[in-house]
Amino acid sequence: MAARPAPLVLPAGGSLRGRVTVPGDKSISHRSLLFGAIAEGTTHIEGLLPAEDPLSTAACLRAMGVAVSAISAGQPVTVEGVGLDGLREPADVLDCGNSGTTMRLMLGLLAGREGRHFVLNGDASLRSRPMGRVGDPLAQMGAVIHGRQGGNLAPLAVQGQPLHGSVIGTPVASAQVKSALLLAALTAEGPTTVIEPAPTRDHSERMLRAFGADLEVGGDLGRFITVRPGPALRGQTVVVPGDISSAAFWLVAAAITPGADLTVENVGLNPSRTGILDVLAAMGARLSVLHARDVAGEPVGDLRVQHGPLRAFRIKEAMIPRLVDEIPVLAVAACCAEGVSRISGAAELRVKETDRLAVMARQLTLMGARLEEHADGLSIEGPTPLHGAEVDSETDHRVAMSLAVASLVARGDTRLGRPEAAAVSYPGFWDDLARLRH
Ligand SMILES: O=C(O)C1=C[C@@H](OP(=O)(O)O)[C@@H](O)[C@H](O)C1
Ligand SMILES: C=C(OP(=O)(O)O)C(=O)O
Repeated sequence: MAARPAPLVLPAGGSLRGRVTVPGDKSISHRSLLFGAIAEGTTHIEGLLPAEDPLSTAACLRAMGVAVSAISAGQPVTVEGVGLDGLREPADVLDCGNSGTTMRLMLGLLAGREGRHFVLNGDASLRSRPMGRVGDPLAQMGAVIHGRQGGNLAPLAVQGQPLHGSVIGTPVASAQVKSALLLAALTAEGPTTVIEPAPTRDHSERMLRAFGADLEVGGDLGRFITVRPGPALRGQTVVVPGDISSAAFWLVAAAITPGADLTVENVGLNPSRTGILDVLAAMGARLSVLHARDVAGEPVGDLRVQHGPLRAFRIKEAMIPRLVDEIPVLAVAACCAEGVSRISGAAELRVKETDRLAVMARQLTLMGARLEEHADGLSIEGPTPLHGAEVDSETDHRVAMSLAVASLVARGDTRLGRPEAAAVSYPGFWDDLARLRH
């Protein structure tokens, strides 16, 4: 058996200063590739995230005959659309890697491709994540999807079928489930209405509209979305803003590290994603939004954060969709805040790349954190001095980067196993960390 690579040593001490531009938003990157693929004409994407997850989406699309240009940092990407029904049956399994968004949105995209057969697979983490939340509502539209555990676990086989429109209440507040249904609805017979139990990120709705889909958003906080099939999508120019979920590591790092002063540039500030800013404000963090502007249908701004005293926070279920991926790094922030921070209604974190409640509890405890794990959240006591330890990402990108943030305030060096997981969403993270440390 190959020896595991040596852990990354994260030295204690120092502070953070300067400016950083985080890579493109992962959610918007996936969607720009997918919608570009089924549009007519060419889609030009600026700022696409050149990380493992969007690369998985691009590879799946190429395997179905879509020409996607090479993806590398700083280079615009073009997608030659094949039209709403132009995807070819792939000759091999579609590999979704570590990406839940890829697999769930692909299910919606492929379920209605009549007469074509698709098999979707992924890595060990993805093969353990629930897919029935997409497959069950799609079955209501006529989809046929088979897999382990009654179609809940990949590998999944999709036998393309004619789909019919339906009114569907999604079983969980999930933008991935919603987006899969909207994709399926584009080629279904008759209109489809998707009703969410709580509002989730709305990048699909914004982008589908821009591509020319017939889409109506209504109800309290935009929770009802109706798609009428018919109009062809038209290739667009998409400008992808920086990912607030990647910016979150710098925001927390600067808020907790003595002497820190960081500006994160060009961050997407879609209100369905900015829960982390509300929590940092409630903690009393020194945070300001600069140059707020609109870029290609999404709000964008620069964020400046300086170190200062922090208070404990409370996060309840209703807030979770607006900061679902930021909970691991907020758990680190809680260790540095005065009082007991409580996170509840967050059971969704148990079905991410890892069980993020259990993994963060386990790893932060190794660094001296005082916390309790609950079925649906965490209670974390602060301020608690953290100390360096031998920790592990457990293969989860957000855990890797959150532990790196914790190492900044730890006494003594931290040794992090499997740091390479960061490349799933933020390939330049370790270089940016080295550059910003002083
Ligand atoms: O739609 C998306 O792009 C995403 C939605 C969220 O997942 P859920 O839909 O499972 O909440 C989020 O955690 C994930 O990182 C990306
Ligand atoms: C949960 C995440 O992504 P996905 O579901 O696409 O794997 C994430 O990026 O934190």
